[in-house]
Amino acid sequence: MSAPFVLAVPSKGRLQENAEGFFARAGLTLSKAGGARDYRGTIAGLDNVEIAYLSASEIASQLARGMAHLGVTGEDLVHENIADADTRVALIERLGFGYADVVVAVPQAWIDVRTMADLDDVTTGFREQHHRRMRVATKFINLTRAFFSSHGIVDYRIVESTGATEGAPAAGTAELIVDITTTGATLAANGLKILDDGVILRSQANLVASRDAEWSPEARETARIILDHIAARARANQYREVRTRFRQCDAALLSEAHRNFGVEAPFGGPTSSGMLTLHCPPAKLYALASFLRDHGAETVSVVSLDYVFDRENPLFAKLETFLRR
Ligand SMILES: Nc1ncnc2c1ncn2[C@@H]1O[C@H](COP(=O)(O)OP(=O)(O)OP(=O)(O)O)[C@@H](O)[C@H]1O
Ligand SMILES: O=P(O)(O)OC[C@H]1O[C@H](OP(=O)(O)OP(=O)(O)O)[C@H](O)[C@@H]1O
Ligand SMILES: [Mg+2]
Repeated sequence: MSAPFVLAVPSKGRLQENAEGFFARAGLTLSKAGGARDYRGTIAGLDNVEIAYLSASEIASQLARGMAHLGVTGEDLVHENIADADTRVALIERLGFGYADVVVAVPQAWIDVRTMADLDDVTTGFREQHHRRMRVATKFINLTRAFFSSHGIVDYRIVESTGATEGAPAAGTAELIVDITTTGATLAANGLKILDDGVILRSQANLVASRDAEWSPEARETARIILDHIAARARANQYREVRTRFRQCDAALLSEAHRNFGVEAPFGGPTSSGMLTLHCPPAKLYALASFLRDHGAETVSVVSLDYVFDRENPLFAKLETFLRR
């Protein structure tokens, strides 16, 4: 038997629950053979797939080393943990959860420090006055170095912090921090503020592919099937299905609906009896229903879609392009 296809899925932390829900909605049923404490799992119907349950940061490292083919992890961890991320891994799809910003935050009491340029000034002043460099507490060492250097800041030193980073300034172990924030509650509770141009990265969970995994023909076929499920679900989420009987509908009206509401006619214009099926972005449904009735439709019904399988699979196409580069 050929080596298994490895799909890495967060086993704990912020991304775990959402990742499970994401695969379930795509029609991929993940199960842990040995119960909740098992760190290996399977996907129903896909025999050669092994699920590796890992922490989000471990997933980034495994993808970098080619030990998983596909994985779910945060963009922040991809950029922090993978040198040369753009060539080692491909971000195949943003997943719409796990939103978090990596930010530079300083004590609110520093009223004159609002921007990275201000920070540059105070770090230099601090070094001259105290004969030591300002300390930045963070676990995002690589992101911090790159961002500070892009702002020409050199008079600082990193103090590695693996937890409760926001507490470092009050505890006196650092002057400022670089950390992740979603609601801002933890920063506020610790009397810290984000610099105006201090957002290093806006991150969310991504489906990530590894270049160095063993991409055998079987592995590619497995990826195609997994990505087909995910693409069908993603496409279904973007639209609602609108049905009406509407004999007078012609190409001009359809293209007006397309221009005004982003409507697609996946099965072409009306049938001989006038039945018409459209896909419409959720936000434009009422406008479309009004438009159709104004032009002669009597009744317009709307339903949610579970999957829309297209011949084209944009996610697999992205993977293939990346592996060819
Ligand atoms: N409010 C948030 N705080 C921290 N991370 C978040 C938040 N929202 C989303 N995330 C995402 O979740 C990722 C993993 O976060 P989390 O700290 O929950 O994982 P973990 O299981 O503790 O991993 P590790 O043990 O490697 O730290 C983050 O890197 C980020 O991409
Ligand atoms: O902006 P907020 O919404 O307040 O969220 C930010 C906080 O959440 C994360 O910690 P988490 O709770 O994941 O704990 P951890 O540090 O143990 O991972 C992160 O490290 C911040 O401390
Ligand atoms: Mg954590």
